[in-house]
Amino acid sequence: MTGSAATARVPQLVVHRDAPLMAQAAAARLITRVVDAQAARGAASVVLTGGRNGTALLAALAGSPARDAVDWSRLDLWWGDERFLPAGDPGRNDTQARAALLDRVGPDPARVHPMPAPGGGPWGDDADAAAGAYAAELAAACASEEHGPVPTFDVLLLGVGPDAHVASLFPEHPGVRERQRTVVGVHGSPKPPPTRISLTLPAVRAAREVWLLAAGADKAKAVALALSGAGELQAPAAGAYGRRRTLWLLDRPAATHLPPQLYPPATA
Ligand SMILES: O=C1O[C@H](COP(=O)(O)O)[C@@H](O)[C@H](O)[C@H]1O
Repeated sequence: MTGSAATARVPQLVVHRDAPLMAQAAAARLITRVVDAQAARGAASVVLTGGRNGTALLAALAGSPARDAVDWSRLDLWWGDERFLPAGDPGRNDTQARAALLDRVGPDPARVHPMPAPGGGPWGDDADAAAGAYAAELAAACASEEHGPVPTFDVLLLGVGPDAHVASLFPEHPGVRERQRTVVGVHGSPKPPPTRISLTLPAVRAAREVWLLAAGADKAKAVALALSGAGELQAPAAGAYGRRRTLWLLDRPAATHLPPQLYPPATA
């Protein structure tokens, strides 16, 4: 591993006063990052997450006057995981993202890549086959200069669950052990619904920047566990890092169990 790759794995922490401020600040940060990527490379790519914090970020972005700085027609949107529910189901992560943001900013539909829904293609109701179809879509989107099998996403967002899960990779579940495939079907998820689709940790680690979001006292133990040296089987969030940067965006309640040496001294 190169020195810069090792540095990128070291988590950077930002602790905000509360969850609403965290969502606003993360939205502002994401706008800047996307605008910079579009200026540098012509287009940007972001992987969205479901969950409370990810959806709050998207709602804050939709309400930001700076949202029009983004060229929404030059943004590729992917998902880190999905609940394997019918298209349009309110429990799906993409349905929630559309309601919070996408329906208000009009991205290029050809650049919006929702994960498959049951009955929506040749995979039928088979979540494993649907995961394979999404892996193929990701591979097809890799630019020639990339090594694949997934694009080098500019920013990959992950909500951290109270059990330290990220995407739909749950502690000690088969998905978190996957090293070959980029997308897996998840069966028997401890959090409903039981059937899901998820990027794997190797796919997550292809991103330039991985941002982990955790707000609320119910996340405090998970945050402390993941940032205190736990293994990724026990705390999948510990295995989520980017090629260039790994950023943890927290609110104060979520940071309360952090060891003092990790808690940044000057936070707002
Ligand atoms: O089910 C899921 O949960 C996690 C975390 O959600 P939260 O509401 O506890 O913040 C989320 O990141 C994931 O995308 C989603 O499918």
